[in-house]
Amino acid sequence: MYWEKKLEHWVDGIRHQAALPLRLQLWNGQQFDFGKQSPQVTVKVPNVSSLPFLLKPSLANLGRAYVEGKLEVEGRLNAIIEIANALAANSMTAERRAPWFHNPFHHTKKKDAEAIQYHYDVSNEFYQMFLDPAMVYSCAYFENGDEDLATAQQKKIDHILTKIQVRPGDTLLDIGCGWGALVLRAAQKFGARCVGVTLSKNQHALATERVKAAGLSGQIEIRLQDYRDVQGTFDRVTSVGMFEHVGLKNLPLYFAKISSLLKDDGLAMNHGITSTDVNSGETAYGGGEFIDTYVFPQGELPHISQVLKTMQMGGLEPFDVENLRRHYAKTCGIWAENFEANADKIRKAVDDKRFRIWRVYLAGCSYAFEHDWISLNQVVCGKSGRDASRLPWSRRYMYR
Ligand SMILES: C[S@@+](CC[C@H](N)C(=O)[O-])C[C@H]1O[C@@H](n2cnc3c(N)ncnc32)[C@H](O)[C@@H]1O
Repeated sequence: MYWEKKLEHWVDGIRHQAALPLRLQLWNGQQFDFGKQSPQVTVKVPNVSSLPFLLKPSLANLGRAYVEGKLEVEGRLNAIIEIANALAANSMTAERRAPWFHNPFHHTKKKDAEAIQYHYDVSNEFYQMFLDPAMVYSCAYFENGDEDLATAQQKKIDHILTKIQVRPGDTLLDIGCGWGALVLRAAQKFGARCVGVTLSKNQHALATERVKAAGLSGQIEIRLQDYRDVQGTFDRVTSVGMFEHVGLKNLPLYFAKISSLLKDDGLAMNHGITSTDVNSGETAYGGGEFIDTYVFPQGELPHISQVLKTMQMGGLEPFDVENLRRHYAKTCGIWAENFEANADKIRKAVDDKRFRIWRVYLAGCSYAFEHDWISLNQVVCGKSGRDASRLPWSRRYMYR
C-alpha cells in the first residue's frame, strides 16, 4: 500500500512534467505509459524491492539498478539514455541536480594501480570489440567530420605529434601509453625514440608485442611503470587520456613532474577530459557518482581553468588550447555503436555486470560530451620562462 501510493504520486509527477516515450511494467502486471506516442523504452520492475531506485531516479540510482539487475530495460540505447536523463532532470531537486562534490580520492601508487587494473585489465579481446584496430582509447580527431574511427584516431595522433613538433631523433615520453599506438606512430612516421609507460599489465604485454612485431624494439621501450617513477629528460612528453586518473589535488605535482622530465626547450601535450563546472565538480544528475563507483574509481576531472592554473604552478607555460568536445561525443558514440553491434560476443567474454557497466558508460559519455556536461581539451605547453623569440608567430604549422 505504502509503495503503491508513492508510485502513483511519482507517476503523476513525471506525467505532469514531461511526455516521455516510456512504458513502466510492474511485477504484478500493472503498466504505465508516459507519452502520447507508442513507447520506445520499456522499464521492467521485477519486484517491489527495486522501486526505490526508480522513485529517486538520479543517474547514479538508475545506473546502479541496471548494473545490479534490479531493473530490466528494453529499447534502443540512445533512447534509454535520453529517458534516463529526462527522469533524473525531472525528478531531482535543484540541489541534487547540481554538480556533485565528492571527497577527493587518496592517490597512493598502490590504489591508483588497482584502479587502473580494474578498468583496463578486463581483457585485450574485450577492448578489441569496440575500439579501432590500433586500440586507441581516447578522443579521436575528425578533421573533416566524416572519417572512420581508425582514420580519425591516426589523425588525432598526428595532430598531437605535429602540434608538439616532433623531429627525427627526438626522445619522447608517452605517459599512459595504452596499447602503444602513439609511440608506434611517433617512431614510424616522425623518427622519434620513445618510452611509453602504463599501469595496465595487459596493455604492457600487447604494446610490447606490437613494438616487437613492428621491428621497433630498438627505438621504443614500453614500461609497466607509474609516471611518478620515471627518471631522465625528454625532448617531448605526451599524456593522452591519462591525467583524469591523477586527482585534482595532485595536479600541481603532476605538471611539476612533467616539467622535470622535459628538456629546457622541450614541448609537451596534455590531452584529457575536463569538467565543465567552474569549480571542477562532478557531472550533474548523479552521472559522476556512477562513473566513480563503477567505471573509473579514483578518476577526477578538473575544469580547464584549473588545468591551466596548475600547469603554471607546476612550472609549465600553456601555449595553445584546443577544445575537442564534439570529437569526443562522436568517438564515444562510435564505441557505443560497436559495443551494441558486438553485444552477443561481448556478453560471452565478460560477466553480465561488466557488460552492463560498459554499455551505459560508453553511451552515457557520448551524451555527456554532446550536452556540454564534460569536455576535452588539448593543451600544448613548455617549461616556463623561455625566450619569446622561440615561440611560433601563429598556429599555421599545426596544419601542414
Ligand atoms: C584512457 S587510457 C589512454 C591510453 C592511450 N594514451 C590512448 O590514447 O589510447 C589511460 C592510460 O593512462 C595510464 N595511466 C593512468 N595512471 C597512470 C600512472 N599513474 N602512471 C602511468 N600510467 C598511468 C593507464 O595505464 C592507461 O594506459
